[in-house]
Amino acid sequence: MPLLSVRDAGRRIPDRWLWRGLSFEVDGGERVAIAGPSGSGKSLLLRALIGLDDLDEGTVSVDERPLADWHLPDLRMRVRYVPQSPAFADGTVRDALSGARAFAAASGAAPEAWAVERLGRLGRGAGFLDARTETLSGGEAQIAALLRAMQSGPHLLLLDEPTASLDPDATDAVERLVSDWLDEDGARAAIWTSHSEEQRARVATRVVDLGTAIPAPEASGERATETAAL
Ligand SMILES: Nc1ncnc2c1ncn2[C@@H]1O[C@H](COP(=O)(O)OP(=O)(O)OP(=O)(O)O)[C@@H](O)[C@H]1O
Repeated sequence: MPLLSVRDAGRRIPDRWLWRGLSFEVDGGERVAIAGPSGSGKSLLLRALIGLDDLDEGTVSVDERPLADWHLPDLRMRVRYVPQSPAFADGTVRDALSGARAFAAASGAAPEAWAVERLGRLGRGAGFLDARTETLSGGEAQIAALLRAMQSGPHLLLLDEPTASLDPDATDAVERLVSDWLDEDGARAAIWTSHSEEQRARVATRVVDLGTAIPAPEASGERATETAAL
């Protein structure tokens, strides 16, 4: 059973369709990238995959169950979205991670030591947990949001340009962290958006390309393409 199924999905904005006829599946163990130029609707697609944004056509199912049939907290435990510019409630990074743990208590999410160990791999000390979230740089906020998402115990991570604000070393560390997270459990999968073809080749074995899926305003025949293995 696929973890995620997208069938004949279409999304339009007032003046045009961004993409139509988009269909793909993601199984446990898969690493998928979403490609496409700025404004092609990569973020809107990721948001639609977890019901934060609507489709104009088509369906998204998780575990073969349409999103509309999911109890939202259960869906959030199964699939987590890490936005490009994450937001946090007031408090410290520790508070943000504790919230994720409380949210996912039923899944037996990991204790603080888990976060400290991962922070070490990202070149950060335990002191990072004491930082106020409103003082984080863009890259630090992405790190905190990634850990928060991982810690809530999902099977599918939706990563929206998760290294966009990070330097090359930190980018490398985040790529390895996600890869290790996937290796730890073959049922897990990740979908990345990235503008970098090199990064897509590093982090994914399959690419869904929205760049070829921007129809003329009233056209309906064009289709998003999925490239085969990289
Ligand atoms: N709620 C909305 N209503 C109308 N238009 C929207 C809405 N949200 C986004 N858009 C538009 O939809 C298009 C796709 O936006 P999106 O952020 O998904 O693109 P993207 O491919 O992720 O871009 P980037 O690579 O720059 O992050 C853009 O033209 C954006 O202005």
